Amino acid sequence: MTQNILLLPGDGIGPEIMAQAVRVLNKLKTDGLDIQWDTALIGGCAVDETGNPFPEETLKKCRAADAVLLAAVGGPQYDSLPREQRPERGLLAIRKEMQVFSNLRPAVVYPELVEASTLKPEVIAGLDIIIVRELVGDIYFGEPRGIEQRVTENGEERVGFNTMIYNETEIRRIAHSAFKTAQKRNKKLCSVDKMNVLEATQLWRDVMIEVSAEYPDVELTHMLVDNAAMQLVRNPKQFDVMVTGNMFGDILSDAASMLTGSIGMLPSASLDANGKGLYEPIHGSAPDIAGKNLANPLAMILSVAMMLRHSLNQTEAADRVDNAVKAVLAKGYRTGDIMTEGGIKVGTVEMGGAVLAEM
Ligand SMILES: NC(=O)c1ccc[n+]([C@@H]2O[C@H](COP(=O)([O-])OP(=O)(O)OC[C@H]3O[C@@H](n4cnc5c(N)ncnc54)[C@H](O)[C@@H]3O)[C@@H](O)[C@H]2O)c1
Ligand SMILES: CC(C)[C@H](C(=O)O)[C@@H](O)C(=O)O
Ligand SMILES: [Mg+2]
Repeated sequence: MTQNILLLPGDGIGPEIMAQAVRVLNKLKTDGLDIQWDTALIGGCAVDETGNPFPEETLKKCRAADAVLLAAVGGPQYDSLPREQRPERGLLAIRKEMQVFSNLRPAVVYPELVEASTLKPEVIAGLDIIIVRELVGDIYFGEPRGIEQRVTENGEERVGFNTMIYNETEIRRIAHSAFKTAQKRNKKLCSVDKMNVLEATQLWRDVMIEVSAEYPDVELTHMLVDNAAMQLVRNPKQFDVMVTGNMFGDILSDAASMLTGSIGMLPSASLDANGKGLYEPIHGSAPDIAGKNLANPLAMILSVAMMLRHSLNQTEAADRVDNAVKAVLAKGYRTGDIMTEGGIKVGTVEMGGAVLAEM
């Protein structure tokens, strides 16, 4: 049966990198993969057209699709909009609507890019870790939230507030997802929290320990988030799978991306309880380089591979895409963000073409 993919190019470099992903999809389809795709609006471009960063029509198309591929949203031109119209709200809404609570963010160092990282080669060579980030809870969604005029001790002033909140069910389901991920790898899971200060994350730790009883083959350790940020830079190879909440996961995964050479290298899969997923690079719309053919499309293309693997059950096609990316890096093609000595400098379109040529 034909599998349906929904493409959401979004803003900034989004359409540029999505165009390269579409070339890859086209190649797979021409070679016999039974897929088709449709496109819809999300983020700033959706606000421009409809006033809503996640229009009803996009939601409908999401529900009809077998998998959703998203590039990036946001940009400075939207920063003064009311919060409910911000492009990022569209991203949060699609994640919540799809209930894709388990966000897998693998950080893998390709041998050819060891020199592209700002860290010492011996610290990062051979690195292969995965951050499992809870994606539809935490302070991102907690109520109450807002900015209010309040009478405070010093008189009336504005108060900004958000609520960090997790219930047991939410922690338990991401715990299972993380333990299962660890079982398929080196069976080491590090749960990251801030239980020394935050009650919400004390519950996180308690539930992680409870769930660990069901996975005796996995070694569970715990780390406070500030130490985890430091250890990721000091000695990242001590980790295999890390599991953490929405906000800590956001921050730690950007840090982890730089171990690989560039944020332009990190794909992600966000999965619901049934394996349906939303796939996106972890980076944003990169307004500083948008429209200049400078963006690295590899995180986007690797997200296509994750989609083929996790939601469409097309292991062979996924391997084909992953191997093409490896071959391109081995041949020395580099966008500016992953430049290494002797590398062949290419733009977004040329990098997409190089991947195609290897498929
Ligand atoms: N998933 C998403 O859609 C997503 C993720 C993060 C940020 N954002 C949004 O993107 C906008 C810009 O945010 P930001 O600047 O903090 O983060 P960003 O990830 O867009 O960019 C950070 C830096 O990394 C560079 N970079 C990012 N992706 C790159 C790529 N593929 N190739 C080469 N360089 C790349 C950028 O040029 C920039 O210097 C904001 O509106 C933010 O809300 C969206
Ligand atoms: C744009 C923003 C809402 C988003 C997040 O914080 O989840 C982004 O930073 C990410 O990492 O996907
Ligand atoms: Mg982020």
